[in-house]
Amino acid sequence: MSEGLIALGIEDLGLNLGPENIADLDIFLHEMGRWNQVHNLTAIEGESESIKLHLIDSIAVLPVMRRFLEGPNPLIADLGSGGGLPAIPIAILQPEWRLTLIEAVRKKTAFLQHIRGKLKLHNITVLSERVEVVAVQQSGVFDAVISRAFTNLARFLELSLPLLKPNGLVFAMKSKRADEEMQDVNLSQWQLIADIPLHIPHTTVERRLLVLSPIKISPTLSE
Ligand SMILES: C[S@@+](CC[C@H](N)C(=O)[O-])C[C@H]1O[C@@H](n2cnc3c(N)ncnc32)[C@H](O)[C@@H]1O
Repeated sequence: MSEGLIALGIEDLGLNLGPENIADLDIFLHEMGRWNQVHNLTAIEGESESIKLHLIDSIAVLPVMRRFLEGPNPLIADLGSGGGLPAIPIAILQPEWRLTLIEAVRKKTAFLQHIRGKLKLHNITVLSERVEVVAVQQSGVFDAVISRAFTNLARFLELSLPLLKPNGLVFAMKSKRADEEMQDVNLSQWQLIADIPLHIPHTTVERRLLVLSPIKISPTLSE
């Protein structure tokens, strides 16, 4: 299957992938296809080409994340991980980053735990919880939050805020509807740091990665 990923242009993303990386991504795809048949894990339908494109979509964000994340071992939450996109491919390619996958549906987290064991991904933690619950339990601990196909931008930001450290970053994977969704964002609370078009090899799909950060509210002098 590696030839398939290579043919789809995975090497054009400029990530310098080694053969072990591609082999692990292949295992992930293979297991997702296998579990999907039995457990109906994702809405991604049978065609393996389409599953591969979803994977490439997920790792196209990496060069931007590398540019913005400081520190050697950032802690990143993936909200509504589903079958593991984008967190699993990111965890495979960035073993020094720590990822927490938050997913409410148990059969999906069972799959994520299976992948964790199969690929020995010691840098991921899988939480079978609603994001709203984790936000209370793990408030202010994450360097960054990411999601793909989770919810609209304003709701994603609302759910991310309690999870983030004060200087934390939100990476929002969006398509051309991003401008529309930005109109609902409270710009007194959030700063748009970057809006970066992503190139998905051999496709014309439009993808953008928005990078946002909460605006610090400075303490006001008491009157
Ligand atoms: C459309 S799927 C996207 C899955 C994956 N991110 C992807 O790109 O393939 C959205 C996922 O978010 C999960 N989800 C929705 N609301 C949630 C919440 N409040 N807390 C945790 N998971 C949630 C759903 O169970 C579902 O698996």
